[in-house]
Amino acid sequence: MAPPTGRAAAAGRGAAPYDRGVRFVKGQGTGNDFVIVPDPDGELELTPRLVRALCDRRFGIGADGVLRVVLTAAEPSAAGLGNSWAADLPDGRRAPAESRTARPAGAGGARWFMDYRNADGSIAEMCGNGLRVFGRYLVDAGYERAGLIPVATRAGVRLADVPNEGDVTVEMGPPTIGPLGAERVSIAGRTFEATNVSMGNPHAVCFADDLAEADLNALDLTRLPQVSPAAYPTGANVEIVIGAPDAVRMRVYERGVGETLSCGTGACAVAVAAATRAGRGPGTVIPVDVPGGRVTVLWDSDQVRLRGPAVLVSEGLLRSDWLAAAQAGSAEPALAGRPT
Ligand SMILES: N[C@@H](CCC[C@H](N)C(=O)O)C(=O)O
Repeated sequence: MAPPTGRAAAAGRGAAPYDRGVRFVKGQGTGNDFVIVPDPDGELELTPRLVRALCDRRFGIGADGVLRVVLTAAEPSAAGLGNSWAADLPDGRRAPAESRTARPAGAGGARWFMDYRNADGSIAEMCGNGLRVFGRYLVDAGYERAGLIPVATRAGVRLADVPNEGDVTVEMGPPTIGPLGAERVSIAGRTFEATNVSMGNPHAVCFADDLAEADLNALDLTRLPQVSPAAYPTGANVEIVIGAPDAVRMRVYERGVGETLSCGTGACAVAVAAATRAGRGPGTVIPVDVPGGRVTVLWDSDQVRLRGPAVLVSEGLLRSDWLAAAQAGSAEPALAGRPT
């Protein structure tokens, strides 16, 4: 897969908008799927409206989220994330001195920023499945060699361990776990006890000990679960879990998306909550079954790591006329009138 160059791939901000179209790649990790938009030089204006149009499964490409691939040096919003910028851009230009900051201990400098967006156009701090797919894209597109790749995210710099082929392992940061079962979540008329876990983004982990697997499968997750606004001022990803730490199974309703086949941060939140509940701590390996397959969570003393598949499915060109319609809000007639 040849790396598309920024200006050849997308006309720049202020130029005739997208007059040559925009390259995209479609990828998935355990069925959590993404439109990957390579934008190394930060030229693409990725509005919430464009994100919604891209993620629309009938009027667009269809995905749970968008991953914009941008150099940290070219992305103003990556400032202050604790990166050390790579000093060089691919064409040899130097990043501005003011954007180079202290190197975080052990993390290394991140050349790339993962600009993750939920399907509804909202911004989230972190996406675990997305980070694996992002790492796979960097290697397969020839932007990075296989091995350890630091990636800047809104939750901080994370190392992705990307082999030439096969599963990808990503750092997910340290978890923050609230008191077990201290929250309440309402799902389709039922109330569940939940544990508040942050993996950089917020999770309400509900252990449903009284549910059999068939009951879990039958649970109606078509409507937004209700969480406490005090505990979750920006909303929450909600996981419903059965099983013990050695065999955990979950479904998830993702903030900004709806039910998905998998959530990497959610699997990590579930794993650390399940281990804590069973009296275990760091040093635990927890396989987590999601509707889209299985991921493995490795909880070390200072870090949670997530291992699982990351697959690039297809690539193509978003047409300039479709992009113009998407930016104008007329690419999704069924959604016309939604706020931009
Ligand atoms: N699917 C992701 C999580 C994406 C962000 C989430 N919806 C949020 O708003 O926090 C994952 O794999 O972690």
